[in-house]
Amino acid sequence: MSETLTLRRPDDWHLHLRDGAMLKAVTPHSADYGRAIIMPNLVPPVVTGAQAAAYRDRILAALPNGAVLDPQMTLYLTDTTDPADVVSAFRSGVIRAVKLYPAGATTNSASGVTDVARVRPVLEAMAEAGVTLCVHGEVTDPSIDIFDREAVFIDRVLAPLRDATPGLRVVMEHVTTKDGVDYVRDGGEDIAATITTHHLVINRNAILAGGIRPHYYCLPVAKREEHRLALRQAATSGEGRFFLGTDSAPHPDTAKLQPCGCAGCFTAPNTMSILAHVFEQDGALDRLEAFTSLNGAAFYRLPPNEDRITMVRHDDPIAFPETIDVGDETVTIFDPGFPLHWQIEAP
Ligand SMILES: NC(=O)N[C@@H](CC(=O)O)C(=O)O
Ligand SMILES: [Zn+2]
Ligand SMILES: [Zn+2]
Repeated sequence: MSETLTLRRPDDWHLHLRDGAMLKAVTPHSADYGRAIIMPNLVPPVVTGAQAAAYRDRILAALPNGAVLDPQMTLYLTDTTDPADVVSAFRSGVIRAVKLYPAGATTNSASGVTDVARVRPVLEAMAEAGVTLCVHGEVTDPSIDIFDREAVFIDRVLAPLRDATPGLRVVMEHVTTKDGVDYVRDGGEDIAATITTHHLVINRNAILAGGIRPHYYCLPVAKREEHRLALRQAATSGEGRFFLGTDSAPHPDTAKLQPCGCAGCFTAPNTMSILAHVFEQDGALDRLEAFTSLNGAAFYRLPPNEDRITMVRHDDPIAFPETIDVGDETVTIFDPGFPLHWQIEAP
């Protein structure tokens, strides 16, 4: 008999679904999650409550019949965000969180915050109303080495921001360093971190293994092996401050395979299979549920999903396609570099 694992339905606390044809193609791959925090970095970005509500309707329309996904919307913080709009969108249930992108830090972040001082009134209103701030934690100073930008962000931006705004709840998105893990672990009740699928699997060498591997390029860029191991330890520890945010970030292959290719790994289709493998390897299958289905909900002060999924371990590796089609384009699915045996059992 095959081994099985039953766990509460997972949530994805950091997901890019894009818009238009891409939205239609990728959304079904996240349809079996209970909830997902939907990133607002569209072009143009989702900056008002009304835009978030309209985007949520487009997502719901892209879900297949029988899907359970309940999209949790976010607003893209800009220098001119209106605190009253944020609070009213939160209180009316339109949004779950607000996303801070330092201007220029990552894909579609040109309208991001240029100086935290400019958004101080919004942050204060958020702390007061209990709205979570999700943060892309990298400085954009070109003189800081790209591999140090997360650690420097903590010192220069995140710690002062939190000191100046007591009570603000913050999620350090896609944490990639031991420095980030340590900061979150010691940071008190109001901070947590998402960890992606791919950062548990690759270190920075994977991007340059025998040649340049654009599909392993994402931001924050993968770091040294010691950092990957710190992330593995945090994710598999069961500690409540760490939870799954896939950061599944689809781009057409034509945009990835360029002299200046864009950042992002598309992990929605095979994340649960990869995570089961990773947790099994680390002897932590009994803590997978905490990472995927309990800790994030608890941080967001939501009940965990009531229903369950079952994963089955097949003796023979299961096959995933290399790509999915999006109109005339393809999007490459993240290749973990090892065979996958765990699969979500069809309901
Ligand atoms: N992670 C990435 O490499 N890319 C994300 C943006 C982000 O989450 O920083 C994207 O939108 O493509
Ligand atoms: Zn980001
Ligand atoms: Zn992201």
